[in-house]
Amino acid sequence: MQTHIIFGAGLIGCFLGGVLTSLGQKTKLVCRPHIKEKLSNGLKLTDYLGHASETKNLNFLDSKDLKTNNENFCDFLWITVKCTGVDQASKDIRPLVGPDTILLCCQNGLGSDHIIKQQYPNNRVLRVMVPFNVAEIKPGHLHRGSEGDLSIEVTLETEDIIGSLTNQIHCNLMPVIQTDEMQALLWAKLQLNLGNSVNALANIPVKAMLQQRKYRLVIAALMKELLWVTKALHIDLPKVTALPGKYLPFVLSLPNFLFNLVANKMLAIDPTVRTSMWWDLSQGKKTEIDYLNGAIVSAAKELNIPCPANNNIISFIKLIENSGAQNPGIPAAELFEKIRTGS
Ligand SMILES: NC(=O)C1=CN([C@@H]2O[C@H](COP(=O)(O)OP(=O)(O)OC[C@H]3O[C@@H](n4cnc5c(N)ncnc54)[C@H](OP(=O)(O)O)[C@@H]3O)[C@@H](O)[C@H]2O)C=CC1
Ligand SMILES: CC(C)(CO)C(=O)C(=O)O
Repeated sequence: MQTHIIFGAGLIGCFLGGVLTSLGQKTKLVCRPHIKEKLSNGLKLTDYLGHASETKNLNFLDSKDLKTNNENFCDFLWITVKCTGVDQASKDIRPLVGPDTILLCCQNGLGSDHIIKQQYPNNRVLRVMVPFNVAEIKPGHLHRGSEGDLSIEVTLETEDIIGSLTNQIHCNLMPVIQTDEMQALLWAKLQLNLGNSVNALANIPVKAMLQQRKYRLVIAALMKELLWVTKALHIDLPKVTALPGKYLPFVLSLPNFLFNLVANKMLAIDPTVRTSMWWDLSQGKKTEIDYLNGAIVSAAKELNIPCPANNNIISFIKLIENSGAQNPGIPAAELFEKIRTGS
């Protein structure tokens, strides 16, 4: 049987590890010691559609105990650290990577997989797009709070192996598909992640944030800039939400009563969902802003496209990251003015 190692036992890593283990896949999770302790009684997984599973027999590898022999070579190495942790992870995974290991990069945003490709030029490195939100309801209980299929990149030479992997791990709790259009798909996902920085600054759940027009106007401004860039790059954005991405800025800008009518699918998310950047900021960690909004700004620079809204929100997030202060929770009107004027 093929073997899986999940490197980075956080929200996505533990959810994935729990699903694979519950499906009977040979799976080990590389984790920090405190995570092993937290999950010593097993892991409960649920989702917004009512699916559930309970796993008692998780296998852990302590991140401090990785050995430099080949006993831990695996077939699939899922890298589930944040973009900001990929550089360190690329060194730490060395003992796990054999000549045939396929490395699966599960990060949001653009560009973090380059680090892995550089370090492992002879391995197959594929990207994975995670569309759904995972939150910790309580220690040992993770919840998938929104829709979407986990999408695994496929190339001509990995068609058979990824086809078979997809069939083996697709399930109700974690629907899985494969795609040969990963670059466009990551840009489409990035468009959704433009809500992350706003959510982190608003310091409220995503649903409550979307109910305030001024927050939506900020997200719309960020999205318009992404759409200018993808248009200039001739990228056709695949549809990852009920509405095509190009209409999202318009819909987000509608007055509340119209937005509530048109965007009922967008609002049909778990009221507790917060974005991964909110978790980072609330825990005083560096965010993934450089790989999200930063990826738009650097592509735009090459194309001579101005991106004031993205530039302004990046500066603002960095200011908070560097101040070490608690997340202040910026009211919608104030954030709108800051992003519009840059001050
Ligand atoms: N959470 C979500 O709902 C979603 C997240 N994503 C994306 O998925 C990726 C993973 O996010 P998420 O699961 O939320 O992140 P988390 O921070 O929850 O998980 C990452 C885990 O990896 C651990 N880790 C980092 N570096 C190492 C290392 N060198 N050795 C051992 N463990 C390590 C971290 O520990 P420590 O914190 O101690 O460093 C943490 O436990 C991100 O790119 C995110 O944007 C995509 C869709 C939704
Ligand atoms: C699923 C989504 C868009 C929101 O949770 C996300 O990717 C994140 O939180 O980073």
